[in-house]
Amino acid sequence: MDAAKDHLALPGGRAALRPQALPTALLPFLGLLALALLLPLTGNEYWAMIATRAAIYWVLVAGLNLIVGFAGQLAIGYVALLTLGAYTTSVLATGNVLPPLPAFAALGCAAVVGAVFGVVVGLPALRLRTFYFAMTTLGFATIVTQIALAWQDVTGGGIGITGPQMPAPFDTAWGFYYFCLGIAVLCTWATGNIARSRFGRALIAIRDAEVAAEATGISKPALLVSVFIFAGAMAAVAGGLFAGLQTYITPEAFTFELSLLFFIAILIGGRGSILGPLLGTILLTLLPEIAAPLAAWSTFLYAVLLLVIVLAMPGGIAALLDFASRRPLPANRAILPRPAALETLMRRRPAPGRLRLDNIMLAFGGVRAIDGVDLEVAPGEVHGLIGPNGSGKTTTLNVVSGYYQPQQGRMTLGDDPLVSGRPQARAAFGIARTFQTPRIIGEATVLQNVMIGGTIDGRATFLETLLALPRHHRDERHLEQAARLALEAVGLEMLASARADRLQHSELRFVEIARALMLRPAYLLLDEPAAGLSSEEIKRLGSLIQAISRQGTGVLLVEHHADLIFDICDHVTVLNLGRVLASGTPAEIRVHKEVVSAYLGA
Ligand SMILES: Nc1ncnc2c1ncn2[C@@H]1O[C@H](COP(=O)(O)OP(=O)(O)OP(=O)(O)O)[C@@H](O)[C@H]1O
Repeated sequence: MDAAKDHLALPGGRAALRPQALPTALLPFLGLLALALLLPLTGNEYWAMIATRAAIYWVLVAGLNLIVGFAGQLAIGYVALLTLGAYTTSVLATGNVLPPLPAFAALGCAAVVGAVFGVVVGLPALRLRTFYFAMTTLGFATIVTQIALAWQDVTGGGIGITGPQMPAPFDTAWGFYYFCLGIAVLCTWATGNIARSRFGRALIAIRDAEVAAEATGISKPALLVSVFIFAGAMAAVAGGLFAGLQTYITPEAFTFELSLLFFIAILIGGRGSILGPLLGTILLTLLPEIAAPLAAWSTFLYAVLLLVIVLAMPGGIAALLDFASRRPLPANRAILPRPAALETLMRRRPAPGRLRLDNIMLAFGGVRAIDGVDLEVAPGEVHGLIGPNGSGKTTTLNVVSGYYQPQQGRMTLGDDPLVSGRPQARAAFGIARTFQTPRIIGEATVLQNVMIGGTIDGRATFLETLLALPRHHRDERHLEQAARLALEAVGLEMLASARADRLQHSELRFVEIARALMLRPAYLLLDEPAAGLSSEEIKRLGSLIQAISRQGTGVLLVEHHADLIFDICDHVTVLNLGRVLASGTPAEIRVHKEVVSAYLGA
């Protein structure tokens, strides 16, 4: 019953009630699967081996893609986890240490070991900048290979060890191929579920707009650890399968070139895509076979390929296949907010009490950016924060939203103290914000950008999402409906499916407000939202801000457009050189002598 109601609520009325057609995005995957299923008809076991290798590589790349392509973390040395999985499976299956385990049990153990080491390898990403993290993954790859060489009793050292023997019917070339293909299909499905969920969008937000991600309550450590566990387990399973395919493994089988292959498959495939890296993996597995005489040049070929991609098609295969983004957008479009949608979207939150700053001081070196600021915003109030350039307005917003830690003073929301230095904890208090320069994910659609704002409202866990359990579908349905309402409220619903990097600057400002509204904020902090807007757009922005405040949301508005401030604010605080110069109603501030001489002018 609920699902039927949800369908009725979607724009499109009757059409939305028809049975859903197969999403076009699935067609290339089904085409590839059909080809893969038909491959045994060739009867050529050499091709069985190549296709099995491609499937195994994809099992690793599918997980790694979430780390590199989605989260933007440079994990170059992922061959380490392939090595670890290959040796764990082989050692357990041959019984070098314990009584021999069946191949499937050994693979399962490898997955657990891979999950643990996936986190160990990944942990530096939570602290180190990208290139240093890349170096640590490479270092880990070297360590694993050296241990495999040195620990002769267990791994066979340089002589090697036999890979696991698969039971019937997977003990033939084609049987093993189908087994690997099955796991590859499962991985594609599972990573696809993550990609189309709040977790996938949060990963891209961490990559492209980390500060905005924090402001919406996304916890980078928790999210990355979940992904490292999944990708590590998948890479180790790929390692076990790799050992099965090779039948015999030595440390030399796990080269740096292999690590490069995984990494470059994702880059040529395109960031934030699944189809692109899948095609990239197939291409790079086939390349040495097609160009066999060039096998010795493979590192060189990869480097050339990488250069060509970076220079000629930075979006990779995915961008080439993204036909929807090339369709023209309506030329004479206008932003027409419809505040009526706010009523449904904002369903009142419990009244949070006043937002208070008492005697806040923050200095950068010798510069006192704010110096003993007192400020109080009431629920439902539009509070203007104005002052000359460098007077401390943005610093005040950054203190309220948790980015800066004041050296002195106290902040409270109602009776709760607001602890500094944890910006991702502000969303749970219902504090949302926009930025002086819009922090938007250009490669995602407008709708996805807005849905990111509601990430903390989702209830499904990472595992539930991976397996597409019902709570995941419920989350997605609710988030999409809320995001469409938020877009309608700010007047951008017609651009929902457009890529955000195709929008005009003024539209991006409204997208940021829509994203902030997804939190149904108790307090909304707006940093110069009218900058770059036409006078007509500023009027519409003003009405929108007032409509938001009528829902009970307190708005702290930093702005240089004095007309907007005096038109819509209930209260105005003026900063000068980091101190409060004046505070009062717009009428009082307009005629305040010091304010006029320091800021407003004659
Ligand atoms: N991260 C920082 N490091 C050092 N100094 C800073 C930093 N952020 C702000 N400041 C300094 O603090 C003071 C207040 O800056 P802030 O950006 O808060 O002013 P503002 O009122 O928002 O200015 P504008 O209207 O130009 O945005 C300025 O002197 C600025 O140079």
